[in-house]
Amino acid sequence: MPPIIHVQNLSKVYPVADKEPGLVGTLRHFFRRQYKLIEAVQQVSFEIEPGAVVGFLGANGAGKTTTLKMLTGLIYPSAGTVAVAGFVPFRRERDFLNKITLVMGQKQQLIWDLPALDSLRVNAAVYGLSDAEAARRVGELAEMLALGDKLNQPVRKLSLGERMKAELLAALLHRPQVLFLDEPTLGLDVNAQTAVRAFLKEYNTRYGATVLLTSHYMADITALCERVLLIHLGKLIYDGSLDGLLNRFAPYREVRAEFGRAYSREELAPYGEVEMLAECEARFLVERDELVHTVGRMLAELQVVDLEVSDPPIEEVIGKVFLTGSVA
Ligand SMILES: Nc1ncnc2c1ncn2[C@@H]1O[C@H](COP(=O)(O)OP(=O)(O)OP(=O)(O)O)[C@@H](O)[C@H]1O
Repeated sequence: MPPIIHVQNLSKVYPVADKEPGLVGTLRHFFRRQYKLIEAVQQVSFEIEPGAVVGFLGANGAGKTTTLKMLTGLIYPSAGTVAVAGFVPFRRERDFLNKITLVMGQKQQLIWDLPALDSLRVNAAVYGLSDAEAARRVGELAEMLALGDKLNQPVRKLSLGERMKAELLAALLHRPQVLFLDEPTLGLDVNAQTAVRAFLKEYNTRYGATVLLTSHYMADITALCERVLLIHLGKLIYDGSLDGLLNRFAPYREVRAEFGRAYSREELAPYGEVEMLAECEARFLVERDELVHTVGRMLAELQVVDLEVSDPPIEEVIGKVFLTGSVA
């Protein structure tokens, strides 16, 4: 199947005002404006197959949102080409808009004082859905999102998690084929994050939708994405499997253990790199390959009361990539 998203040598340069500090600088800037150019996205190329769920990772300011805006046609590229579902996004053709959606975790489209259902009626009209079809889709999505009767309440009375679910429903009412999601779980509690994740997975399976998603939560990425794109200072520096990224840049896992008695750093050192030790609690970094063996030894040789294994935070993994440099 041909790729549904095709990006080649995509670049975006923003001119930003360049003002010297102080009053003199302000005056000088007032009479003769100077601009410097920020290369927010530089020569980025990738393709995405229909139905794939791809994670888009990068530190703050790396260029993720700028790329998503170019893919959805909100801004023009400075150079390069983009095609999404066979369309050139910045032409914003009706048929293109019917095929895509953009959800930004920190922006909302639902009207605050009205029940979500009223806003959904407007969306249905914009996309030319009949009342019966709109009602069917709202019912189906509300069930998938376990929204119950929440759509009848003014949006301001909903919890953050419920609001995000209602936002997703609104963004998906026209049944887009390509979903661009910018931090869809931002600020949600763990339960709501899990629910949104499960929903996205279900939506992807049920409709074969393609998803490109940014998130700072590692759990979103591990639950949903087999492939990740990593962008750093505007450049794409990794495109491959999540496992590949983690094995390469985080070949260790974090083990948190609580003990029945206090151990010294020296006593714990043979089990891994001790990151933190406080009274009867410790955090270790353990090589991935050694994990099962090491945890087995800890349980056998130490007085373990509680034990938890987790992946290191994604920011840490990405941070390591930056230190290591380009890996394309
Ligand atoms: N409208 C704009 N005008 C000027 N510079 C901008 C504009 N939008 C973004 N930038 C700059 O472009 C760079 C990339 O920003 P972008 O928002 O794409 O990053 P991001 O990866 O989405 O970051 P975050 O995770 O913080 O949302 C940053 O240096 C940012 O300051």
